[in-house]
Amino acid sequence: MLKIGITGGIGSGKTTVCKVFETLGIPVFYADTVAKQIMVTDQILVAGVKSAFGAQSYAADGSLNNKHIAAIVFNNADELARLNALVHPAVFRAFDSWVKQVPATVPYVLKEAALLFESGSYKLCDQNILVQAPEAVKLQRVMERDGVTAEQVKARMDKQLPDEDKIKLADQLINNNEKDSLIVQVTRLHRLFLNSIE
Ligand SMILES: CC(C)(COP(=O)(O)OP(=O)(O)OC[C@H]1O[C@@H](n2cnc3c(N)ncnc32)[C@H](O)[C@@H]1O)[C@@H](O)C(=O)NCCC(=O)NCCS
Ligand SMILES: Nc1ncnc2c1ncn2[C@@H]1O[C@H](COP(=O)(O)OP(=O)(O)OP(=O)(O)O)[C@@H](O)[C@H]1O
Repeated sequence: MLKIGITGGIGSGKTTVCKVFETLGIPVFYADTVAKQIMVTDQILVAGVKSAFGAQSYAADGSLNNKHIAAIVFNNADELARLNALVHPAVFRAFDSWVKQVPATVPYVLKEAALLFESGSYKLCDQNILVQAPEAVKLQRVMERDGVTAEQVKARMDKQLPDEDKIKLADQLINNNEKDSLIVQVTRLHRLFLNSIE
C-alpha cells in the first residue's frame, strides 16, 4: 500500500481535495484534525500543553482552547516550535497505528497535513502532493470560512514554508484556482497511483 502525503498552505484547499479522493474510496488521515483530537485525549500531551501554555489551554469541560493557544504560538516562533515538538511526534505515532488498520486491499492512503514538509513527515511517504492556490484566494477563503481577519491568516501563512520551497519537495501539483477542474486533476493522479502499483 502506497502512502501519499498531501499538503498546501492555509486555505489552499487540501481538505477539499481530500474529500474528492474519498469519493474514489481512498482513506485519508487528517493530521491536523488528529492533532487536535489527541491534544484532548492523550493525557501526557494534555499535561505538556498545560505546562507550556497554561491551564487556560483547556476549558472546564476539557475541550481545547484553540484561540488561547493560537494567540500565543502564531505570535512567537519559539512557542510555536515548543507546541510542534509536543504534538508532532504523537501525530506520527497515530498515523502509524492508523495505517495498520487499513485493509490490505486498499491501493493507497493519503496523509493530509498542513506541515508535511516542515515536519519532515513527507520523507516517510512514497509521493507527496502540493495543493496550490493564489495567495489572495487563500486569504479570502480562510477569512470567509473562519470569520478571521487578514492579519490572523497572514500570521499563520508566515509560519509556513513558502510554495516556491514546497514545489521543490513535491512530486505532484494540484492547482486549486478558479479555472482548473479539481475532479479532472484528482482523477489523473488517482490513475497514476493505481498504475504505479500494477
Ligand atoms: C494552534 C491550534 C490550537 C489552533 O487551532 P485552530 O482551530 O485555530 O486551527 P487548525 O488546527 O484548524 O489549523 C488551521 C490551519 O492553521 C495552520 N496551522 C495549524 N497549526 C500550525 C502550525 N503548528 N504551524 C503553522 N501553521 C499551522 C494550518 O494551515 C492549518 O491547516 C492548532 O492548530 C494546533 O494545535 N496546532 C498544533 C498542531 C499542528 O501542528 N497541527 C498542524 C499539523 S499536524
Ligand atoms: N475550488 C474551490 N472553490 C471554491 N471554494 C473552495 C475551493 N477549494 C476550497 N474552497 C473553500 O475554501 C476554504 C478552504 O478550503 P479547505 O478547508 O479545503 O483548505 P485547507 O487547505 O484544508 O485549509 P487549512 O489549512 O486552513 O486547513 C473552504 O471553505 C473551502 O470550502
